[in-house]
Amino acid sequence: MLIPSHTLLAPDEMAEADRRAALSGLSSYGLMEQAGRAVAAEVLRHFPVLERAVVLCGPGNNGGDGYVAARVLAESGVPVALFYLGDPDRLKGDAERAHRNCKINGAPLSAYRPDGGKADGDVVIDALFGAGLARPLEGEVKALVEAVNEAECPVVAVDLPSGIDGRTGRVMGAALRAQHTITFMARKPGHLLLPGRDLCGHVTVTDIGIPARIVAACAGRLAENGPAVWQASLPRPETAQHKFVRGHLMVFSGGPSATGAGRLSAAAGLRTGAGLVTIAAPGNALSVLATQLTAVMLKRIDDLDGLEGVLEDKRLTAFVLGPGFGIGERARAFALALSGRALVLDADGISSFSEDPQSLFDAFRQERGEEQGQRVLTPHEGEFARLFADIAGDRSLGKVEKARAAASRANAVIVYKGADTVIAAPDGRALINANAPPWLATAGSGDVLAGIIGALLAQKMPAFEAAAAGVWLHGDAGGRLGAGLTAEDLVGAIGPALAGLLAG
Ligand SMILES: NC(=O)C1=CN([C@@H]2O[C@H](COP(=O)(O)OP(=O)(O)OC[C@H]3O[C@@H](n4cnc5c(N)ncnc54)[C@H](OP(=O)(O)O)[C@@H]3O)[C@@H](O)[C@H]2O)[C@@H](O)CC1
Ligand SMILES: Nc1ncnc2c1ncn2[C@@H]1O[C@H](COP(=O)(O)OP(=O)(O)O)[C@@H](O)[C@H]1O
Ligand SMILES: [K+]
Repeated sequence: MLIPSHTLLAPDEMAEADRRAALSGLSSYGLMEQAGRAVAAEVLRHFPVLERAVVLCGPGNNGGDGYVAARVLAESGVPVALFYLGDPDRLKGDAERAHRNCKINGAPLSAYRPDGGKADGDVVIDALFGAGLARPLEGEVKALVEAVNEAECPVVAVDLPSGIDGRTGRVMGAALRAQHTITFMARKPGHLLLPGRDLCGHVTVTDIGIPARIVAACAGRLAENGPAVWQASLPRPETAQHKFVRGHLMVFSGGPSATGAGRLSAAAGLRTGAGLVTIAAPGNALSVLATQLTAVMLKRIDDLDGLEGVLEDKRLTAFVLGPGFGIGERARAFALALSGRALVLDADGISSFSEDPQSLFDAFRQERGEEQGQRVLTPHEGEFARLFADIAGDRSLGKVEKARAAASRANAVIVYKGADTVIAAPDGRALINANAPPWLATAGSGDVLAGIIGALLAQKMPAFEAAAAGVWLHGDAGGRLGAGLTAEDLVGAIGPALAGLLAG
């Protein structure tokens, strides 16, 4: 059995895996030896001719890994300087044994003056804190971390750069900026969530011998977003299908001066394989839209009565409401009328409920309609705070926990957007997305995402999988374009991104 590469283990889950490995008869010191050796090998791989390895050892098992790495590096002829935090004679358990086996004379951390920024400078091995970081760095450790960052020494971090919270990816007081991070068995959420991801540099996962079945049993309901999670439910065009089988997506447009966002969503929906896409617009926007649309159809809907008439048509299989729509009573009424159908609620559709989010959640809670439960909310950070002010402001929660709490409260799938978008379902499943290039931060990019997810919903993909696949496709399309991409280009790159997926 292999550990799937999208597996993520929170620090407490990793500790549980460690505990179960020991119960199954594996030597925990043996795991530490494997970890330390792997660190030394990684250092030599990246810096084969290093002048001096500086190993910084903390007071726990992360420090233990550091003592093993220091010993192995010295045995292979590398000059090693070792600095420790706290009194090494007070180390316990495996770390005490690793220290005892390491014959290098160290010095207190305060004695270290980083020597960086040049070819023959220090390579720092950061074994201060890993999974056991319990509070913000302060005092001499904080000062040292800042000095190492300032000196621009290359840093190889053991498990996590010290100062990064493995659960949330947050910086606790200060954190080292690593070039390489080597972690064990599986990555932790902090390797993917920001700012942790940026401070880890290149991450390598090493198997130190904990059986895969133990890792799988300890892993929770969080993973990295990727095709392995949802490929099985991705709609695949079949030879005998006609367009009506591929779903009918309706996208709501704003008024005459706000049709662009809806058009982007609709175009993205068509590219993502919805058989039919219709833009619904108020009468005064029809002439503007008519000059712009070809394959996308157009339907006049002015008010709630008009919408309710259209909703009689059950061949409409999904809806996108929000991009360019305008904030206010009309948006609220439309969203509530659509709450029993497969719906992507984005942008203005979300912001319209900032005064009374509970009215939206109550509507979502009423189980009705064929597409019940197929609701996706796609807030960016500002919109998230408008709907879930208390959750957004809770400093004890990381982005994953926030998205989960919001999904459970709203009874909808939440796509909490950003460079580290988190997708969460009301039942606790969650994914962190990491394939999005920074070029996606461009006007209209969110509208394209809403259309992609809408089209997947229209093709009957379940909401969580549709949201996750949509976010991934959006990122992949962006990655294919690179610098200078616009939302229009993004629509054009959906085809190649989908083709890549369907071929895989
Ligand atoms: N699990 C596994 O399978 C394997 C795990 N392995 C390794 O073990 C690591 C986890 O070890 P760990 O649990 O001992 O925690 P670790 O990161 O060393 O930190 C705890 C120490 O730091 C201290 N401390 C905390 N915050 C502080 C602060 N801000 N400022 C100052 N001090 C602070 C804290 O002190 P205390 O809170 O008790 O006062 C305690 O002494 C893991 O990352 C991996 O490298 C491998 O060996 C292979 C197998
Ligand atoms: N720095 C970034 N790196 C990667 N993706 C990003 C970044 N910033 C934003 N995105 C993504 O781009 C999209 C922007 O959506 P949104 O904020 O709604 O923008 P707009 O309203 O302009 O369409 C989201 O999918 C978001 O996850
Ligand atoms: K570390």
